[in-house]
Amino acid sequence: MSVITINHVTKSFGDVTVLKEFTEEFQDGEFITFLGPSGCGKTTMLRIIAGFEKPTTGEIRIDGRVVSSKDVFVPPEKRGIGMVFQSYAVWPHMNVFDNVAYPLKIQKVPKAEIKEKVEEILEIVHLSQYANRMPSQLSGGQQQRVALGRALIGQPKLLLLDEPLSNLDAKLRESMRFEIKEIQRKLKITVVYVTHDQVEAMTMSDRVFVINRGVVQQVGSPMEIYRRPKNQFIADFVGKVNFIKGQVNGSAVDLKGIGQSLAYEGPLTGDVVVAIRPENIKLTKAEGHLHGAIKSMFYLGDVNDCQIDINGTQLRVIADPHTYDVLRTGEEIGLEITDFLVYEDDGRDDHNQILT
Ligand SMILES: Nc1ncnc2c1ncn2[C@@H]1O[C@H](COP(=O)(O)OP(=O)(O)OP(=O)(O)O)[C@@H](O)[C@H]1O
Repeated sequence: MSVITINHVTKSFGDVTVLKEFTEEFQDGEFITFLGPSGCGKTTMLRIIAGFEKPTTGEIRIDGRVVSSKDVFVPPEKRGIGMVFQSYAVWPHMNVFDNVAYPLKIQKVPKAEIKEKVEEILEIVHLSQYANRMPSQLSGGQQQRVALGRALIGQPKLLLLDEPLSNLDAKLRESMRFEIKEIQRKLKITVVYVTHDQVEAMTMSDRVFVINRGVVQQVGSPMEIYRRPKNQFIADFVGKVNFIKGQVNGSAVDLKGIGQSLAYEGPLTGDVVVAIRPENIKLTKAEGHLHGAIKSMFYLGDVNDCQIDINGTQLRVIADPHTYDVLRTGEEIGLEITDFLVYEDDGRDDHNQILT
């Protein structure tokens, strides 16, 4: 079992605080993802859990044992963790078998036992037939599986993964996502995964921690994060979204510049921002709906990705791919908004630009 307890962890480099008051407990066997833009502090948090970095203040426990605090510091190799980084970090002069066996060799585990364990792990990471290959004879995905095998060989209770798929091409990334998830289920280990890729976070995680500027913005299941993002930053960072300025009038919110009101029962009043996911706008030829002109359409195979112009306001709409066959650019089309969220207007128009 492996329960990770993080108590009030703050990390500063000089005057710059890159993590603020991180407090959380990860349960045994959970798949946790830290998701956020470059520089938000997610790698720093992972390195603190691993023991490559000391927190400025706060405490880390693994299975109840303090591994990092004001007075205690347990080095990474004594924390029972496996770790995989973005760069494959496999030894180029060792074949696959020796790369995976390396941690056991330095622990002086008997040869027969090493052989048995390595064979077992190679089976799990689907590399059994590559045991004698050198890393230069492997694809990027295979090399990353060697790194994964080496991280798993010591039977860690906790696996830490820092953007392990970002050097792989799109197709390989997709299949590796399933493989990592499968391995985690099979071995029942706790995983903490760092990524800036929302699809990775959505497909693998039990809980996603959305981090921005060193602060956890929201914690939830992928579905909660996607459907009920707590603020505009999250709505924008996780998935695609149209933001439209609005004003609450009684039990409706008026979309400014668009001439449409939506029924609204929420707590906000006055100026607001309405967030609408592109898949929550339906294109319709029926009468009585909001109208706009099709500015552009992109046929992407599984969807028709459209821009609709309504009196100078552009809305992105993700429509059924078959609509591409029957609609024409420039044509007038009806729009039906099926779901939306309302946020306080914080006066910012650059939510997808927030970096550090
Ligand atoms: N050793 C260090 N000394 C000074 N500043 C650092 C150090 N390590 C990280 N930082 C700073 O801390 C902030 C958070 O870095 P961190 O690597 O945790 O971000 P990240 O979210 O993982 O980003 P990325 O995805 O780009 O790796 C950044 O502004 C970074 O420049």
